[in-house]
Amino acid sequence: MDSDSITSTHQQEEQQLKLTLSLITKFLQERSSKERYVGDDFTEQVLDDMNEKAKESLQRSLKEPYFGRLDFQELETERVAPYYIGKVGVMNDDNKQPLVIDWRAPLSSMFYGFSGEEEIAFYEAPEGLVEGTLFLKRNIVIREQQLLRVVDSFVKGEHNLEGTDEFLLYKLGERKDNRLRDIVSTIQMEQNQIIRAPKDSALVIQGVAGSGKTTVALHRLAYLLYEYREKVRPERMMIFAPSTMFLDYISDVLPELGVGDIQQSTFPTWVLERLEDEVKLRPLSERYHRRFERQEASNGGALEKPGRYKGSKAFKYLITSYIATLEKLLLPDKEFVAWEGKVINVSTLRNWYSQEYRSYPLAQRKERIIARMKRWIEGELKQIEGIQAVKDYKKTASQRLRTWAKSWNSLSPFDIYQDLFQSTKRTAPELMEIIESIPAHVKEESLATFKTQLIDYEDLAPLLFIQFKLNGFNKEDRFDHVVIDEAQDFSPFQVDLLKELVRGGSFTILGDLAQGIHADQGTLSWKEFQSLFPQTQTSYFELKQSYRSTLEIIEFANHMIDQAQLGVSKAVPVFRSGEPVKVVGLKDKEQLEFLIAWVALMQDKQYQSMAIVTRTEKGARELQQKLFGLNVGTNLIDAQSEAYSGGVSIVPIYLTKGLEFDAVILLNVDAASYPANDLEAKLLYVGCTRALHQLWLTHRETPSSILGSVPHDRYESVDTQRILRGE
Ligand SMILES: Nc1ncnc2c1ncn2[C@@H]1O[C@H](COP(=O)(O)OP(=O)(O)OP(=O)(O)O)[C@@H](O)[C@H]1O
Repeated sequence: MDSDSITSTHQQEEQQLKLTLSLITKFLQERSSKERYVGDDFTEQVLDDMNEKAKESLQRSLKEPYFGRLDFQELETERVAPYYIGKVGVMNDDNKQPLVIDWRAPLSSMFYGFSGEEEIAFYEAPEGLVEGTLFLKRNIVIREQQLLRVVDSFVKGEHNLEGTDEFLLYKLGERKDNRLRDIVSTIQMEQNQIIRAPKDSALVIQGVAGSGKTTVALHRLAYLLYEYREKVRPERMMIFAPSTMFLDYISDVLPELGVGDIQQSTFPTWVLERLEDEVKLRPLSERYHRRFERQEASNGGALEKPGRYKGSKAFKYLITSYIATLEKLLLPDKEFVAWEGKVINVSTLRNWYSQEYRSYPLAQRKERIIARMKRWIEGELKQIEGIQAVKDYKKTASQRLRTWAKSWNSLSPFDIYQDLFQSTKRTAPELMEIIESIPAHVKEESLATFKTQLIDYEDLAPLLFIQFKLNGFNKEDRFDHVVIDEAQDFSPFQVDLLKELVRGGSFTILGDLAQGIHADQGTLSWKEFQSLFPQTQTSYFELKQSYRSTLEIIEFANHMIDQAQLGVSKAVPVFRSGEPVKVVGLKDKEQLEFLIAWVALMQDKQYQSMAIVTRTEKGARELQQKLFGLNVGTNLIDAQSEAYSGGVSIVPIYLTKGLEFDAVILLNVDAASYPANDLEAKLLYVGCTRALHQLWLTHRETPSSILGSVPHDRYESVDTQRILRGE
């Protein structure tokens, strides 16, 4: 395009924007001038509600009404019509035609799915396939009602337009504050496929670091709510995320997409709520300390840990058969004698238990039987004469009923769970057989933990499973859709348990095996999850392109996991080149001065979010104190953190997962802190891939051999003194 046509395109779009804004303002005024309805008429109430929602949408679209334009001519029609695409659809109240089309609408799918190579463009409308010719695909940047940029990514008849890439790079080059943002204007084709995949299937997505997994999952929720508005409700959708702080970090995206009320939790919080605080979970910081900071943590052996056994589907089967056996033994083999001559015999009780109340979960079955026995006693008492006699018989019967009820085994999930790991003289031989098949080391470690009145993360799913077996599900535990983020840390047991609660097996399960730093609990292969669903109801996607980091950072980070056998593709960077990765030899005594200079240097470059990454939480805490003493304010991220505030964060490496920062510095990447093994390699990979624009690593005398394996042309060695001098 020559400069004249660029100017005229810009002017045309400016005029269009002016027109759109004036229309939206007019519609908003008209709707706002309507009095709110306060009466009892249902139809009027619905109309009022619709008016309020329309006002809300108009208000939202006023700032940035659209971000894209498609010029499309439907087959067998004359007119090439321009369609403007925005985060919110806007109806022209005057002519009842769409003024702006919602990004989730069928027509908008061409904006994301049309590559430019197809002769015929099409989209799937509710009435059927609509085909035609696409003439123009345009990206439009509007901020606070001002037109900033117009980039054409496709113009029919022109070749080699690189507008899509140019626009994506422009978006990726932006500085990040403390929140994840929506990507509606630059959703890529492979991401679009996931977002718009049909509802009733379990999508399993392996995506490299920075491929947009979290972002895509959130957009998918917004899409499902739009496309299946009759079938799904936001409050019946759930996002499981790795931490409360991560939920805070992503908390702006759904409101930006106009979606509210979706449930969000971590798996432990959600389970503990359901167990009504019957048990106490080992504190996260202790768990992380054991896993990532004690020397033995790095020495392998993760695969033999109880967590892997307890997360397996085999363990779920074992519990199922334990409970089924328990069910047969649970009813006391005793008749009930209310008083002399008044007896409910064993066969009647057995009939109630195994036939009439068979469909009730165990604990409810017990309650029903006892309630029925009470009613029976009341009935029998009616045959007794004399007030005192009735009182005496009643007292005797109640006492005997209490004793009879006590002879049931405990129906507390935790009691049953503990019994699973130990047999006593009283344990029935049928149960003993099941208990014996559990590996001895699992029993030993579990009992040692339970002795301290705690449970571990891997005990959560089994405990909740037992709870469900005993008490059934509550209505509010049913979901229309569940998202599991960082799913590589989930076990097959966890997913299989959730499956029972999710209508139509509708899941979005996403993660990255290369970031699987919880090897003692998570999955090692996505097939483990897929095999939980019927073949026709699950699909697998791979996202290989990484959008977060520069080319240099991704190429460097990929070397970290060179040695690990992960069976997944490496990240492919978008061609966004930045500064080389920097490696700095740094003595302990220089560290504070260096970090102060580094922060100043990054601030000079206008970076908004920075992370100083330590190997341990203790290291992070001590460093924060020292910097504080030198008047350098930083935010500590530890296992308890609930909010992410941006700025300069100090964070142990294993807690950086899921987050991103403009600039990252990993401290002390030397042999002592990061010995050569898969866990350390994955930790370094996670740490490196958090950086958008700048990645720095420091080491003391001997760098970690994981770092040593990176070819020298992949990074720049930095002279410490230069940075200290502020150069
Ligand atoms: N299509 C896109 N357009 C613009 N930015 C994108 C796109 N896809 C992803 N991004 C950006 O890339 C970054 C990484 O996204 P996100 O955190 O969702 O990735 P992820 O795969 O969950 O990462 P990780 O596994 O490393 O935590 C975010 O800043 C996101 O906005």
